[in-house]
Amino acid sequence: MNVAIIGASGYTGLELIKILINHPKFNISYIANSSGEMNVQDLHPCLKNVINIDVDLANALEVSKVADLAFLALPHKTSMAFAKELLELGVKVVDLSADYRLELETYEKHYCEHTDKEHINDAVYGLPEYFRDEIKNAKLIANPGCYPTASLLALLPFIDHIDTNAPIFIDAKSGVSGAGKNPSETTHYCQINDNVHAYNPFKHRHMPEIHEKVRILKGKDVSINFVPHLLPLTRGMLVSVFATLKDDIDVNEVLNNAYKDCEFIRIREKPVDVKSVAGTNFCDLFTAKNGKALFVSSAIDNLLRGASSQAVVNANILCGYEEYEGIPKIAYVP
Ligand SMILES: NC(=O)C1=CN([C@@H]2O[C@H](COP(=O)(O)OP(=O)(O)OC[C@H]3O[C@@H](n4cnc5c(N)ncnc54)[C@H](OP(=O)(O)O)[C@@H]3O)[C@@H](O)[C@H]2O)C=CC1
Ligand SMILES: CC(=O)N[C@@H](CCC(=O)OP(=O)(O)O)C(=O)O
Repeated sequence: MNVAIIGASGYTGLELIKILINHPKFNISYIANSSGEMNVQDLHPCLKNVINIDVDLANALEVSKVADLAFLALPHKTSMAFAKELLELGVKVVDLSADYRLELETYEKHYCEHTDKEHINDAVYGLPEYFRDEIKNAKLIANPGCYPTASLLALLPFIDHIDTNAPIFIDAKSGVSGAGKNPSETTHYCQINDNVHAYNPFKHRHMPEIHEKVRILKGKDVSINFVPHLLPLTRGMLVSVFATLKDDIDVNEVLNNAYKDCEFIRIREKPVDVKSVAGTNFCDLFTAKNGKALFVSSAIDNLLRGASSQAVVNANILCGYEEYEGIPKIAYVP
């Protein structure tokens, strides 16, 4: 199947190219950014002698002539303009931005006015472990945020066992590539190197995303207290969930039962780390309890399981291919 990548000059766009080059069923027929008129090897010198394809100025009509499915690795707001046009032209869309992840009211409260309201209800939230059946029949996938991916995979199995009158805390830490390729004051080397800090405590836009998906999947309106941090790492994400259990349960049994048939979840016996998942689509999970205090830890690669490899898994499911086809499993260790 011919596929397009729009936003190919960004960090997640590059990861999409790297995965799709080796994919047995998908063929990259179109790649684009906001300027075009160059070769992909000029855009990403690391791809010299690997792939030779022109980069176009993004144009939905041109995409529809050469591809059946498009990956949008674009900023929020820009994405919905392209998605709307592509869907009207009959092209299936896997969107890596937040534009179709949330219910309209929640989206407009935390982002901006939505300019493609007619397609919001067609979007399926692309967390395969929880929405696999819906993804199979979708034409528009809203790929989850990186923090919500790691947080939901850790939290959801325990929701029915958690005392929801007590606060749930999520302490999340991300590598700097999570902020995309454009540098800013917070991502400047001197600010990041040898340093660690929280940002947007209890105010980050991923907090409502986690809250909404827990409500939709588990029917519970729980209070999520989410605090992200930046780490001096290029890629990687570590999430720690702290909550209070209602009963004295076997926490490992809960986790193992929740994910027993899941190819890309690994339940570990020791606390998880980001290096063991770097370069892969795995989410590694670890849990422990102290009386009624619950700790669940998850590790993902923010650029892969948090974005591009999860997007390709979603495309695999949507196209009827095996979930694991072309998906990286070997971590960058050491
Ligand atoms: N980085 C991460 O870990 C994660 C990112 N995401 C989401 O994925 C999306 C992409 O993120 P990321 O790769 O980090 O972002 P980057 O900032 O690294 O890349 C953005 C890309 O969008 C392109 N672009 C911007 N405006 C336009 C336009 N008008 N027309 C065509 N192309 C345009 C840019 O092209 P140009 O070079 O020409 O400006 C660039 O290729 C975002 O929505 C982000 O929130 C989701 C989960 C994790
Ligand atoms: C480290 C860092 O800055 N991370 C980004 C989130 C990563 C991401 O891109 O998520 P979305 O897809 O929802 O935009 C942030 O905190 O906004």
